[in-house]
Amino acid sequence: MLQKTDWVIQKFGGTSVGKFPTQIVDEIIKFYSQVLNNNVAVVCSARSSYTKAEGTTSRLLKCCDLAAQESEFHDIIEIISQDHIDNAERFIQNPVLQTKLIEDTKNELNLIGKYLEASKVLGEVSTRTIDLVMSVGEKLSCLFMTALCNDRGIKAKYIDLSHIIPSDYNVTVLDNSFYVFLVQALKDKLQPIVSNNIAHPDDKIVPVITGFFGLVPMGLLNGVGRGYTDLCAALVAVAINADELQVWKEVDGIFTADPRKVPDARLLSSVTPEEASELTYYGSEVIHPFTMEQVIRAQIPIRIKNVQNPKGDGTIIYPDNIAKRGELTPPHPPEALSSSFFEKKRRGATAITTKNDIVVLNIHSNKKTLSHGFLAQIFTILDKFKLVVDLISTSEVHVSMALPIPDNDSLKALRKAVEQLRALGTVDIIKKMAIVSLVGKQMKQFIGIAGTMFTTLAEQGINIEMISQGANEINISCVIDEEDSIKALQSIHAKLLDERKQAELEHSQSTASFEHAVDERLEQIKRLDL
Ligand SMILES: Nc1ncnc2c1ncn2[C@@H]1O[C@H](COP(=O)(O)OP(=O)(O)O)[C@@H](O)[C@H]1O
Ligand SMILES: N[C@@H](CC(=O)OP(=O)(O)O)C(=O)O
Repeated sequence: MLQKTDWVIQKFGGTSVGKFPTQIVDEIIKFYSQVLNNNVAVVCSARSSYTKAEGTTSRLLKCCDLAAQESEFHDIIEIISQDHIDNAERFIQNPVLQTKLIEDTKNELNLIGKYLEASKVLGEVSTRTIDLVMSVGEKLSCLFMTALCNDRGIKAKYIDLSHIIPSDYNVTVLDNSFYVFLVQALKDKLQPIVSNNIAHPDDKIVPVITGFFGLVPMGLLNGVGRGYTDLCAALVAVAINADELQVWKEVDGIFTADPRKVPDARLLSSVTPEEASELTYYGSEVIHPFTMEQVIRAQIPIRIKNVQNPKGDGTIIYPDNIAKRGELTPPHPPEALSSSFFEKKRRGATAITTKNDIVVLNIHSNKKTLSHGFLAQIFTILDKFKLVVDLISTSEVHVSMALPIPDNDSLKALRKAVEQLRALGTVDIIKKMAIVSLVGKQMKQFIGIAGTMFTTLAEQGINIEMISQGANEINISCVIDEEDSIKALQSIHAKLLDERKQAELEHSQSTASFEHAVDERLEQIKRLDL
């Protein structure tokens, strides 16, 4: 059994740091470190005052784009600078801490200004420069959160991970050996604080760690993509042997559907890592899908919690058949004896999600028989233009694929790919589509659930363009018109996930059948002619 260490890792996203910094410090970090007496490590992403799309990371990436086009980028750096200075002046009371924070902020931004100036001259921004520039978002955010903690009575220390990977470290894929290497490097980096907290339990330090673990050889965006701070926090949790990884968001946890779109959505107390990955991949961006593997292997549960409702239980992401740290056996009794098993089995699906901005690509081979390598040729072309396929269904001479095309760049790439795909056969594309995915670990044991899903869509008059069952059997997906996506989400949710409505339906069905039985019996009695 793995022993508890009393370490809790708390990851805060960019919009939470932007909107609720004092609540994070006073109601969350202070509560766990001073009231519950946990060892707390904080991992933050780059600040966003309003939305992630207008946040610091997006602005820094815009600077890289401009420099690559040999265009002016200093105005954007100035906006980032002013935003962070205003923020420091607004929240940091202690003048010494405030002055130091503003000075550090300006120095970091000056430095990347110089890197970008050099790139602009060359007309090319290397992946290494992009990483260097992007890392500043997390640096500024963590410099601020460290100052805010110290300003409000928490002893905090800023930890910069932007150079945790040595420049001569060479990998082409971020595989397990890379993560083993990184976890060891994080252990070494955090060891002084861990030792300090053991030696001085009454004078603990809270490390505030940049949620950026560059500089990755192929670039963090290529290797992990946006949202990399979840993975960074997970690796810190493994390195420090944490009891729990907490991912703090602006939502109470994982719901049966996006609560903004389905008002009746229910908060789930637990989901499995596979379910969480599928939900994120198909449109419910609750946690980066790479986060789960390393933490779960180390038997660390992940808890999604709400910064605006810290007392809520949130949602635990953990397998239902592996013991957590500090537990000898899995938490649930053997499935066959568990009453919740029957309930879950009856429910079948765990959650539903939709993903917009989908394009369906149909390719009909021009050969009479399927030519050798037809699929390989298609994927080589798609790969060349960095196009990802979310769903695929094939027959002998026909391939249908659903591709996420969220912006102009991917649309341009799609057009170029289609030109080349035409050499293989007739190609047609259908735009403005959405993927609807029903996710649930119990679904593979539940016959008829797909039938109910598609019947519900038919009842609503929604046309299904393509159907696919995920290879891992925990996902049933279909592609429909984007304009029908909310209607689809709400109607399938009501049929398959809304326990209250299901109970009402079952009750009315059982009442109806009872009434029917009584009527029939009365008829029989009448016919008896007593
Ligand atoms: N099944 C789901 N459960 C919870 N949130 C969901 C779900 N599907 C989509 N969402 C949306 O994901 C968002 C994630 O929360 P938020 O903290 O705002 O994101 P971020 O960390 O990117 O700032 C919420 O706005 C929520 O509406
Ligand atoms: N700042 C990065 C990394 C990240 O994880 O952000 P967030 O935790 O706010 O989703 C991004 O925007 O991609």
